[in-house]
Amino acid sequence: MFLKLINLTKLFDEENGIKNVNIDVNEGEFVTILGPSGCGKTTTLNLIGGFLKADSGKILLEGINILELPPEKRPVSTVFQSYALFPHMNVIENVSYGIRFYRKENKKKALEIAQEYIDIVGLTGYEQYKIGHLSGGQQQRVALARSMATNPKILLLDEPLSNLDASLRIKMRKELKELQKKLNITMIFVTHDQSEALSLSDKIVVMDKGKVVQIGSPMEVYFSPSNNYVASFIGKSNIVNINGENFLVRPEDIRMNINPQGKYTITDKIFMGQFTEYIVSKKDKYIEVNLSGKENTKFQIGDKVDLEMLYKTKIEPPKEYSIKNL
Ligand SMILES: Nc1ncnc2c1ncn2[C@@H]1O[C@H](COP(=O)(O)OP(=O)(O)OP(=O)(O)O)[C@@H](O)[C@H]1O
Repeated sequence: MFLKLINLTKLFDEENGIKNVNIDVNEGEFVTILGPSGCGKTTTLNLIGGFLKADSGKILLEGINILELPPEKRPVSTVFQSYALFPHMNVIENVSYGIRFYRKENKKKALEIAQEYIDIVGLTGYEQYKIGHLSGGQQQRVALARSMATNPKILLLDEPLSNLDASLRIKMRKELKELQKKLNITMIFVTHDQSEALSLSDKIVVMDKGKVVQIGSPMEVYFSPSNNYVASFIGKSNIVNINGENFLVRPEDIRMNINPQGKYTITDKIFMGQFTEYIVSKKDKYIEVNLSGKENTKFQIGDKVDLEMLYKTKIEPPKEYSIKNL
């Protein structure tokens, strides 16, 4: 295994921190740590980067425990949410700084390497620009180039897209994935944004209250969540009771047909653009159905319908859920 976190523990007090975190990362893999605010994502990343000292556990990189190494001695680079660029330096100075510092290259060679990475991230022509004269997306690219140019074995990214507006976020998401594949860099990415995690990752680590609750591919965590917490945190979920057993059914995995004798009634309809959200009720129980496409906007509040569950997976319901029991 390329990187192995073994029983990694760091507690700030009785409740806060991370406890017995075990994560395996393959070389070239894009791993996302996903979870709500305060679940321990940044703590995990900072332990890998060496910015925090662990209470116990191991971090094995290619079999060697790096836990005692200071940050600058670890073959790891971090892209922070704030980018942490040097505002008084221009683009090429920012990118070449790390090459001189970490790779101990002379100025000429460092500038050559920096130019390569500036080209890779699509900033050719901006070499002499001061950081303050760049847009958020361009600053993000400089931060990426600066980190990648130090040639780390692992790139750590702490919510690097969160300061960008929605459309730029999606563009940078695609660019990041392309760069990762092109350069075959192992990346560990932290986010609380499920769509970012689903679209970027080879593997998602879902955390809750300082613990890992599931590790799997995006499809595994989405379609086969290990517990109710994961089901409710990623995507929308209906918990339905069929013959005494509880199942998770995603709102988009339901087909709906009009049937005047149908057992269910549409009680609410919200047009969301990409899909239409229907609330379909039977007595006091209800289920959410999301249907995409213009054709599927035809259903009206009051219509009697039949429902067909296209995909369901067995699950224990979270305590706070009322079982819809259709
Ligand atoms: N230096 C610290 N001292 C005390 N408590 C801390 C410290 N750093 C983090 N914590 C607490 O530990 C818990 C985990 O924090 P962490 O920053 O890892 O969460 P996170 O999942 O990255 O959250 P966010 O998405 O908000 O950044 C939180 O409850 C946080 O308040």
